[in-house]
Amino acid sequence: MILITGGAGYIGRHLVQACIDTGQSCAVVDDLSNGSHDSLPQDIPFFRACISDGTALRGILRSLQVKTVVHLAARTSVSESIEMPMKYYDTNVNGTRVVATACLVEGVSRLIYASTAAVYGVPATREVTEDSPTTPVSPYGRSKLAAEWILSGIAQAEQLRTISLRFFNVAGGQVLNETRTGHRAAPHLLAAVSRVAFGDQPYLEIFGDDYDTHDGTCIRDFIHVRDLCSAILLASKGGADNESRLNIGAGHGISVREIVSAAENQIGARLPCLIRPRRPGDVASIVANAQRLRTLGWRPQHSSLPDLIGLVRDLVGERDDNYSGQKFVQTNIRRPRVPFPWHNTPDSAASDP
Ligand SMILES: NC(=O)c1ccc[n+]([C@@H]2O[C@H](COP(=O)([O-])OP(=O)(O)OC[C@H]3O[C@@H](n4cnc5c(N)ncnc54)[C@H](O)[C@@H]3O)[C@@H](O)[C@H]2O)c1
Ligand SMILES: O=c1ccn([C@@H]2O[C@H](COP(=O)(O)OP(=O)(O)O[C@H]3O[C@H](CO)[C@@H](O)[C@H](O)[C@H]3O)[C@@H](O)[C@H]2O)c(=O)[nH]1
Repeated sequence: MILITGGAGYIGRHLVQACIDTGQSCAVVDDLSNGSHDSLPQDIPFFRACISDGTALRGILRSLQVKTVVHLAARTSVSESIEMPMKYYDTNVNGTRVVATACLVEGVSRLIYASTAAVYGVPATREVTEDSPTTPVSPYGRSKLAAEWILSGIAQAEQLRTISLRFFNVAGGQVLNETRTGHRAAPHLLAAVSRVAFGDQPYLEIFGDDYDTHDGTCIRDFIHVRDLCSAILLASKGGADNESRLNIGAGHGISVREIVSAAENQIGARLPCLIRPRRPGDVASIVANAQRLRTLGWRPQHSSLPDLIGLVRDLVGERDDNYSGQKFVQTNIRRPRVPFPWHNTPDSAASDP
């Protein structure tokens, strides 16, 4: 039995599905601060609790005889962490300490921790390996790194095996009708691109086009959530027990502009875009060296640019079939105030269209 903390969130609900698909039993604990119980199958044991409540956690671990915990619950936004750092240190550092303590007391064998590429900060090399320096530039990245340190310290001293999986930019499988289902609109790039494609958002804000990259926009390593889940399941079955930290990325960098252009090509229409100032906490470029994960037999199956962008196209198609009949192109015609994506002037970018 695997207990998934934060299992009602974006990655969590995909991981629950991956468990079901592979015959792995699982249960979820989540305080629903950013998740939805409705997105989980009814027969999955669900406990509404905060990870900082050690007594509740211990009771759940004991009653289900849990041997593996996948710890996803966290505050997850780089930009929000700059505005509210304590929220991040409370949940991500103290919450992880409480989860680890409960695991130790209840005899859990393996704790798999959802860490992040944000622990590396501004990389000194094009690709980062697990041994690259960790100099996070946001409270989010620092909080996730501090939690890694707690877990590696425990692993050296106690019976609990811990591994930090450093997820790069997870994409795909977003909730379509976020407002109807009560999901908070995800801030992630691919989610925002999908919203603009559906007409749920009038235009895409591109945060900075003056970075030192080939086209001026940020570069990220996007990994499809299904590929991510297969890596988590590999670790949950002991396939990464000799590692203490692992990069989980596809291993290729894609810029914001390349994502937008590929989405436009797929959909056959322009995405309205506005260039905004750089977003605090963003780094210009970060790409995984995922060689260690590959040597364990993992390969990304769904994380190529066409696959990632195909999602936007497929979702638009799904939306056309199931919802109010709005078509992407019609949506564009109804919102003509930002006619051409890349050519907005500094003046036009200063105010909303
Ligand atoms: N999405 C990404 O691109 C990405 C990349 C790197 C790392 N990660 C990490 O993966 C994990 C999951 O991310 P996500 O994108 O699914 O985020 P999410 O916000 O969709 O999911 C997090 C879940 O944790 C729950 N939660 C938050 N605080 C809690 C608390 N105190 N007690 C119990 N539950 C709580 C929320 O309700 C939510 O359901 C996080 O640890 C995040 O740092 C995500
Ligand atoms: O509407 C948007 C959204 C994003 N971006 C840009 O797209 C890139 C990616 O941003 P986003 O999708 O928000 O992801 P990150 O800020 O890179 O952070 C994600 O990826 C990290 C790992 O790299 C995780 O730790 C975080 O939890 C997760 O939010 C950045 O350059 C953003 O400035 C835009 O230009 N417009």
